[in-house]
Amino acid sequence: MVYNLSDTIVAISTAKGNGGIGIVRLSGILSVKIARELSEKKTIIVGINYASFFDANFFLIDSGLILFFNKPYSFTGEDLIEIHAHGNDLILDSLVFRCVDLGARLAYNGEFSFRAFLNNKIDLIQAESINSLIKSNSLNSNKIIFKSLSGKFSEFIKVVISDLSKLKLDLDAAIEFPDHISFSFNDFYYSFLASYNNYLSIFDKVVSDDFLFESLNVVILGNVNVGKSSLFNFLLKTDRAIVSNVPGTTRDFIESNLCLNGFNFRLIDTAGFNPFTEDFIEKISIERTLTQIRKANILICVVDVLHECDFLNNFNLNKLLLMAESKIKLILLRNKIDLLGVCKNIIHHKDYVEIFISVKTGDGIDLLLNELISTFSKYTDDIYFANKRQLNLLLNVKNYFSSLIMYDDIYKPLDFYSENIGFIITDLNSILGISVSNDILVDIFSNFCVGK
Ligand SMILES: Nc1nc2c(c(=O)[nH]1)N(C=O)[C@@H](CNc1ccc(C(=O)N[C@@H](CCC(=O)O)C(=O)O)cc1)CN2
Ligand SMILES: Nc1nc2c(ncn2[C@@H]2O[C@H](COP(=O)(O)OP(=O)(O)OP(=O)(O)O)[C@@H](O)[C@H]2O)c(=O)[nH]1
Ligand SMILES: [Mg+2]
Repeated sequence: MVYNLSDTIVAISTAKGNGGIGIVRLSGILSVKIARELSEKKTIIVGINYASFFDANFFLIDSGLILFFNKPYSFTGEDLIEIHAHGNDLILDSLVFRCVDLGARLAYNGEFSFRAFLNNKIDLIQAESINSLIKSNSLNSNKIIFKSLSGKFSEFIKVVISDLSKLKLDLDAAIEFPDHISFSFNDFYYSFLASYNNYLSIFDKVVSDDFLFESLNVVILGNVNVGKSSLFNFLLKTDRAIVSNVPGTTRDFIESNLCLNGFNFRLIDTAGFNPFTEDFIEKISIERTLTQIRKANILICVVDVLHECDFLNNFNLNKLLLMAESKIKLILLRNKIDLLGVCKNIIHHKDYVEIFISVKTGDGIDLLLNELISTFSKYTDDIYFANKRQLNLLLNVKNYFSSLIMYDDIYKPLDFYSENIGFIITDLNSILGISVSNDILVDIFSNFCVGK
């Protein structure tokens, strides 16, 4: 792919489909001229212009707003025009067609951000975080992404680069002119350690952005007729799953997304267990339920307070924990307390949480919701997301640091320090996009949306 950066580019920047408004963006030297010809206006002022938009045959395409951001005070750092029309694909396509007619070319994916990056409006961390923000599906993740988008994460990295660059300068001078420069190895090493500790304080807060887009799997299981599907429907506020007093109503698992306080869960209702069954279909259902259990992050085991012995006999809790084979949260839900007349309650045990509720009356549901949300509590605001590219580089840096720290003998040749500090600086710069090859940059930006 060839990016000719002197071209004026055009793209639809809003999502496809019908919407209140739709935006076409132009960036580059011809933007204003194209906007003038498209609107038949003599002048386009910096800021907001009200205009009509015409095609080559003077046919009215639409009317709306033209926003002009003059170079270098724009998102891309170039002359930038936004055409705000009505949100209709036919209108937006016609506008793009007309802009191409007037000299623009279609933008590649992410080319607006690429230009912003090349014009030093944003660094690579910020550019990548715009992409994460667009793809994010939780408000809590957004809060964390904003720290990268605002440049706060980049700032930390820049401080480490700057400290190490100074150290390397002193070091290189001492290597080159050993007789002329007074150099204290102890002072150097002290500063180097301080830099390492500063780096670790950021590194320890970095979390893979894998989990950003993921939701926790919550599997609801238990014997037949205990109220699993009733709970599923109650949490989703729909009648998605069939509920009846016939044991074995749910034969296959049903899943749906659930968002609580900005956290995402994948809720899975399963077929009830009846381990003594000879019914062929029921046996298949059990197999399917077992597969779901293995994927669970949270297991809600529902028992009917009137018949709880059945469940505890069939499936003891330890067996469930073993089956899941990973760190999962286990919730023992004692349902139908309305039938016994007992109060809602929560008991925290060592390996599981026990909650007394009634799905029928809604009593105790709040306890369950809080318990689900609290699973996320270890993901505080005090973290940073890093994508695979950034994580690999951050790990490299940590390894270079430790190769200089871990040796028994800290009095290694000065070149060894200089060389490795050089590697660290290179990789930290790469995280910000400094001295990254064009091929790699194109690869990164081509994963962005068109119009971004
Ligand atoms: N209409 C519109 N809304 C949008 C965007 C956009 O490009 N257009 N954005 C696109 O992502 C986001 C906002 N980000 C933006 C970042 C910088 C500039 C900008 O013009 N910066 C100039 C001027 C700053 C100033 O006047 O203070 C600059 O940095 O020089 C615009 C939008 C979200 N909303
Ligand atoms: N009294 C009372 N009845 C409930 C409660 N929760 C569910 N039920 C009833 O229990 C019966 C079974 O509910 P379901 O939600 O279909 O149970 P299930 O666990 O999905 O059953 P299977 O799909 O057969 O495994 C229905 O008649 C529900 O109305 C509750 O808290 N109290
Ligand atoms: Mg059911």
